[in-house]
Amino acid sequence: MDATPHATPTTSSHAPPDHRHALAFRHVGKRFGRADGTSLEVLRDVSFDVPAGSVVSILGPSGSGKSTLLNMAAGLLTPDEGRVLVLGHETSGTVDWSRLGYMFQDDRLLPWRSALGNVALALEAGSIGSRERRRRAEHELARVGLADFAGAYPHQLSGGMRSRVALARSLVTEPDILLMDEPFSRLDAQTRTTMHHELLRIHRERAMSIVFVTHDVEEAVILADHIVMLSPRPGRVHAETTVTLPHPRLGTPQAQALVADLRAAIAGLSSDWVI
Ligand SMILES: Nc1ncnc2c1ncn2[C@@H]1O[C@H](COP(=O)(O)OP(=O)(O)OP(=O)(O)O)[C@@H](O)[C@H]1O
Repeated sequence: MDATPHATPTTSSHAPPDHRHALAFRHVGKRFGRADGTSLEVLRDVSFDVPAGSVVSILGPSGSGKSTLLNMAAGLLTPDEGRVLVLGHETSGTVDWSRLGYMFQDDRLLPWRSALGNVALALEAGSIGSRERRRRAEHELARVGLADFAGAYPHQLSGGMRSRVALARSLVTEPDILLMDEPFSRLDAQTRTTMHHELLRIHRERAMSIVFVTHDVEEAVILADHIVMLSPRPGRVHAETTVTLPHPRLGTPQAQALVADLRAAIAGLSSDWVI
């Protein structure tokens, strides 16, 4: 599918699970029951890996099961067929869920809590004392550039700032794997670009794997080391592409060529996929 020297299309991985993989999906299938008694097949025979330390983008049209895959990785849903492994462990067995962070499409900030209070919230389930929670939350807010807004409430923050608070909240537990479900889709283009830079900077600073769900081809190319493209429902792995272009990629001819290649690959795949 690809004409550039910086992208390598590969086939779905069927190799045995490996501990070097942050996540491994093996022949995953999922159906949801419907009110009329029938069921909706959402995912079929999906296999791919998220190598440790990588940024993997799951790209697919609406309804192709992208969020369902993330929810399986987070242990919120179980596959009907196949297996999902987190850091080498079956999600049906013993997984240390504190090693995962999740950032959603909406920021889900509590309006009655300050930025600091929202970030510290992520630590409240553990045994960390309140002073240490505060220290870590302050540190995390500073790392996303919001040291001066710790006391501000969500309604006092811009969309981009709220997004940074949500990012800090998902990072304050120092996860090994960060699951991101279209986290910047509600931001304006400029703020979105800023958040892409921020995310890549944070990724460079930490030994962390990121799974980034999007239906935006350009966003996938800007961020990902590896792109898993799903077909329309039931989602199957339509293609995988490894991206080795240096960062920053936005606007570079090589990135534009890869975006064009991927758009060509999905043309005709789905009429409701806005590319
Ligand atoms: N808990 C559920 N019960 C019933 N159906 C569900 C459930 N969760 C998801 N679905 C359905 O499964 C399909 C896939 O949903 P999912 O959210 O995983 O897709 P997606 O690719 O993330 O879509 P989008 O890009 O629109 O967010 C959709 O048709 C959705 O309505």
